[in-house]
Amino acid sequence: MTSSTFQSIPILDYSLSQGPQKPLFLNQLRHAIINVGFLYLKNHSVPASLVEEIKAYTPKFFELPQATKDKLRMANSQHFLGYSRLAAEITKGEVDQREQIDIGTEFECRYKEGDPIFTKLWGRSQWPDEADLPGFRAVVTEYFDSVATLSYRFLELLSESLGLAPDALNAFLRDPVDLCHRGKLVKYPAILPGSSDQGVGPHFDAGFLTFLLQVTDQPGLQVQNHKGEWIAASPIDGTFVVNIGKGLEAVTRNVALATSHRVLSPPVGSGPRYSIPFFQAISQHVRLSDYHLDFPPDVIELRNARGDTHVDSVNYSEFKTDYAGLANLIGRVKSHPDVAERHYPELFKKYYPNGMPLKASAY
Ligand SMILES: O=C(O)CCC(=O)C(=O)O
Ligand SMILES: [Fe+2]
Repeated sequence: MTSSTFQSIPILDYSLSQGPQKPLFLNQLRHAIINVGFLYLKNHSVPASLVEEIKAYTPKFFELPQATKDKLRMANSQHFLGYSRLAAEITKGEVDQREQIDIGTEFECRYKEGDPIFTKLWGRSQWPDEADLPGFRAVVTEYFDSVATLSYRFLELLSESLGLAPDALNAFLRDPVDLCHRGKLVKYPAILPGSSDQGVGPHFDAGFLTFLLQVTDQPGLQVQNHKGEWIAASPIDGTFVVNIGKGLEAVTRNVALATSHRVLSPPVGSGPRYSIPFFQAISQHVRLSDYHLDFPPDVIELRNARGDTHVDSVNYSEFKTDYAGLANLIGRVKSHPDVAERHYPELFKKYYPNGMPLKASAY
């Protein structure tokens, strides 16, 4: 079968989903979910003032003294939450030229001896002292909570667009005590002469839905179409870029498409690019293979008409058989070997049998 592919990322107007034009919105959403795996969302429910506030804090966080940021280093945290210096992270075996702080939504870790190891993954975030960056914690918390609320509503629209009941996917996020979403503030500095341009290498996101706020107007985010070509997803003011993660792809038996993407660093001599992704998680104790969603025949036909995709990315095949929590943890181990070595030595040995990769030793 010849597969069609996309050359641009569709723009959806969230306000249509609230009124008489909802059927049009659902049609556009269905196309984006099945054929692209990415979309821009405008007129969404997160207040513009809150977006402006978190945008303003983003460079301020990275301007903190290096020692202040290092106090929050991710290696302190068995939850993989905290600060990563430039070039501390690996994607597809190569070092990413980005600096970031990973922050989870409010969560108390209940792991105890004998529990599955993945239940250690979620817990409290590390925050800068209030005096170092007054108001940061409150704004970031409010922002991620607001995006989480939008993400729940959006998941219901997505279900409807695929011919399911609006609450058909809620079971995967059913238990608030088993759910910690993750977001991060990211800085991509301009390429240093002679250095790599890998802001973040080609990858899939792990969970259900990602909502990305592009803080600055530098291009750099690219999405891989079914032929393997890289399509720009440059910033559009007032929008989120929304994309599908491997968890949602697995549970929908490939109806919803997780699409590979990457970020190229800003060109030599330009300013940094900042972004804020929010990753909607799935309950850790869900095993996706335990569920079977019944899609109407027209949706299955659309999926089949899409044909094969040829992309270049690491994957999350563990979702097919294991608990969602384990698939998630393995993804984190692969990305942050220094954290894994300290807190998950067995998994570290499994995924890094030759020890710490030299390239990741910067931190
Ligand atoms: O910074 C971006 O634009 C994308 C980041 C991303 O894809 C990720 O962190 O998963
Ligand atoms: Fe991503």
